[in-house]
Amino acid sequence: MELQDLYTSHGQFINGTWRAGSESASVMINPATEISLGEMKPAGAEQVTEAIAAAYEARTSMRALTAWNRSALLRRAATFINERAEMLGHLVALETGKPIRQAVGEAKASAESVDWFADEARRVFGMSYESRVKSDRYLVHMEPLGVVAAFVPWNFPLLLLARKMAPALAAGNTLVIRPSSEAAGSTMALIKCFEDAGFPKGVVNLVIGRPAEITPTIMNDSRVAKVSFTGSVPIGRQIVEQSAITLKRVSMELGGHAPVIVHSDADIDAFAAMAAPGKFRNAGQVCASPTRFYVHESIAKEVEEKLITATRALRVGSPLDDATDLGPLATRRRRDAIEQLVDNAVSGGARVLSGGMRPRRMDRGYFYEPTWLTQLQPDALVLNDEPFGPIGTLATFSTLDQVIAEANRLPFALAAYVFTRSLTKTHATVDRLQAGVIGVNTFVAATAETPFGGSKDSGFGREGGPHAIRDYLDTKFVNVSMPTDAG
Ligand SMILES: NC(=O)C1=CN([C@@H]2O[C@H](COP(=O)(O)OP(=O)(O)OC[C@H]3O[C@@H](n4cnc5c(N)ncnc54)[C@H](O)[C@@H]3O)[C@@H](O)[C@H]2O)C=CC1
Ligand SMILES: O=Cc1ccc(S(=O)(=O)O)cc1
Repeated sequence: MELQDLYTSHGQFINGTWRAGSESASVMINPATEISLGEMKPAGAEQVTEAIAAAYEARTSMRALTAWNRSALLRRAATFINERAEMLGHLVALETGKPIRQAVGEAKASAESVDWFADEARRVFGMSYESRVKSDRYLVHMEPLGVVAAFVPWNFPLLLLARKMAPALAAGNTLVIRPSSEAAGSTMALIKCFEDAGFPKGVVNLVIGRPAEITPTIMNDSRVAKVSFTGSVPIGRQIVEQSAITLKRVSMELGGHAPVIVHSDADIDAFAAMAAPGKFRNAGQVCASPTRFYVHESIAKEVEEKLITATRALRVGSPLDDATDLGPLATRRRRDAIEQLVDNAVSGGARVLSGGMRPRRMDRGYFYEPTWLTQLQPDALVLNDEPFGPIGTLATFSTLDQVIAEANRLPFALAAYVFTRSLTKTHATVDRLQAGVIGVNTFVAATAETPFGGSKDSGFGREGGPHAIRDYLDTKFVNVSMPTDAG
């Protein structure tokens, strides 16, 4: 089906049926061309309530499945995602501007995550305790929570959705999903993989539309037991506040502003080769993106030169071109926000080492050059607000105490990175860094099998790995007390 037709006739997947939303249509924009990809009708509050009701009813079908059944269904979904990775990646590239190689990689990583949780579904363990009374047995059962609402952003519309769906379904929950409208087509194509895998109707529901129609309806409904949100800190705060009304469980995967500490003994060539693509992956629109680079003063000049050379080698271009490293920003508001951050820094005296402008040869699309800034004032916005775009900042440090204080200064604590050849320096640094995820000599921050998430304003809860499924389970203690003469 053409993307345009998918938008017009689909958009909502409620109780096993695809249909259009009930609200007036919005235009979907291709961020690389600023041309319409089609029009889509968003969901209204009534459709959201229908989706919640379907998910609530479907708890019964889900309960009828064994852990092995759930595992098999997830495995089939993972297989479909893998088989359709090129198509899924193509949709992500069109809708969000992510370069196609990265977008197909995202689809494959999503398949991996679902596949990993297919195994995990069979490893939901309870416990049995030695009881304090001879005739009693203390049993602890782990049970699904029920209906889970998943709010997913546009920057990794497949992977971040897969990381919520897979553990939620592995644990036996049902879902109401609200993705970002910007990535509606990609999200629908991913949901289709779960439909085709054969999950019972009503287990997976998708509502695409405006937050004002969807979020309050979900948050006020006591049938929704849990909400898992990925997005900005301000919206995360709102959702946590709203969760109090019906006392929902909450997982929050919010923003970051990751420090990168480059010690004096780091392998400078290896660092520069990793840092340019690492910083500008998905044009910097990654919550774990390395953003604040602190380089030991003894190697600062060499690092700066090599970093700028590696950055100049990156290709800015069409997301559909295999050779592209940086596509456009996903939305006009993101590009405008990046321009404001750079203007603010420069007006405070910052020096632009590379980029700092829209590419001259592109007259359409939300493109922005990969940008390095240095000599920033401490109050520059880019050093304090999550940049979420193609900007890296460079500063020097002389002592570990100084750089740790700077790294931990912000309210975020999601990712951090350290570059050194010394195990002593590694331990001395990682022990003091406030971050949920730390990469040492690497920018790989997340895999299917490891826990990902933050603390402080970056949120709570973990996605990936065995920790993730616990966030979707409830604990039930059963004391089985049998009369001593029971047969
Ligand atoms: N942690 C992450 O992976 C992400 C973080 N962000 C942060 O958000 C900032 C701005 O992104 P924007 O999309 O322009 O802004 P935003 O704050 O309006 O939206 C962020 C995400 O939350 C969703 N959202 C907004 N209001 C919502 C609500 N009431 N209920 C449920 N979902 C809601 C949006 O659809 C989007 O996916 C970025 O600079 C970045 O700091 C954005 C996307 C992903
Ligand atoms: O935005 C959050 C985010 C996106 C991608 C990844 S990774 O590709 O698994 O590194 C991690 C976090």
